Amino acid sequence: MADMRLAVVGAAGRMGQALIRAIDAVDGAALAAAVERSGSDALGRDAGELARLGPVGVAIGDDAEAAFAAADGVLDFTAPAVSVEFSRLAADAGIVHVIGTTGLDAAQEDAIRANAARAAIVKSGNMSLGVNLLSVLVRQAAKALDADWDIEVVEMHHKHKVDAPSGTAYLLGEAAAEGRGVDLSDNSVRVRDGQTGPRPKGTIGFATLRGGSVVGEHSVLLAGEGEVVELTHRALDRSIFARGAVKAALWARNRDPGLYSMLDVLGIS
Ligand SMILES: NC(=O)C1=CN([C@@H]2O[C@H](COP(=O)(O)OP(=O)(O)OC[C@H]3O[C@@H](n4cnc5c(N)ncnc54)[C@H](OP(=O)(O)O)[C@@H]3O)[C@@H](O)[C@H]2O)C=CC1
Ligand SMILES: O=C(O)C1=N[C@H](C(=O)O)C[C@H](O)C1
Repeated sequence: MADMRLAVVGAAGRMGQALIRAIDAVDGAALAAAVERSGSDALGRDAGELARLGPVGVAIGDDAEAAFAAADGVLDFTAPAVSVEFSRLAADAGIVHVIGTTGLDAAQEDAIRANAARAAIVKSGNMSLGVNLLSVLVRQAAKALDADWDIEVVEMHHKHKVDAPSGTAYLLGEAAAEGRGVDLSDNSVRVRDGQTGPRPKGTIGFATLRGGSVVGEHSVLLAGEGEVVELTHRALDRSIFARGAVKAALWARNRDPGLYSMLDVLGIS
């Protein structure tokens, strides 16, 4: 089979550059186009040079429709409203859309779900193997322990991150809620400040740290009487997310339309 032609949107971003390097390193994938927003300083630059690979002969442009017409799939780590618009364009073009963008609100999630009726979309708050394995372990631990065990999700990211809690923190919170058989939205505490009162039993708490260049660290703490179980993942390099995204695109090629997760891609449950 011919290489899968992939377009990278947000090509000049932290993840965009990691995606360009990952496509170069993976057999069966080829960079077809690289897209940035209109007005970006990166327009016209060679995508490989920007990603510190050396020239690859693909110039960064701002015409997403033309890029999608020349691609079999798009890798998208940009911003919530941008990913919603790209999911419409990718569905119009009938190509695979891999979405790593986090921080979407409920209406934006619904819009993407609607577009998944027309094309295969793989979406996850974290594309790494390690975090997806962690989510399975968290679900198991939450299932095994009763609501006397308090569950807290703690995350730390670099100072440039614009959304909180992280997409991964939600993914892990959802896994804990599923294991416990409750709905996360009715049972989460996302912020604490001032006279909070005692911790409400059965809730899943979130705590956010931001600083420096931390790629991404997540811990789920299950705190019982006299003991704490702690499950942790540390991302040491963005290549783990980029490799996962390329793997997701290759997996989704020729799949029926639908909204898929990284657990589907990795075949772990
Ligand atoms: N699911 C996962 O595994 C992971 C998810 N993420 C998520 O990915 C997203 C991006 O993260 P990161 O790479 O660090 O962020 P960056 O800000 O470094 O990159 C985002 C890029 O998208 C560009 N962009 C903005 N608007 C458009 C547009 N209309 N068309 C094309 N490009 C556009 C930005 O350009 P400009 O700066 O000029 O606005 C920027 O270059 C975040 O939501 C983050 O949480 C990150 C890592 C892993
Ligand atoms: O913004 C980031 O950098 C990351 N975002 C994702 C998230 O919100 O969980 C994944 C990863 O932790 C890095």
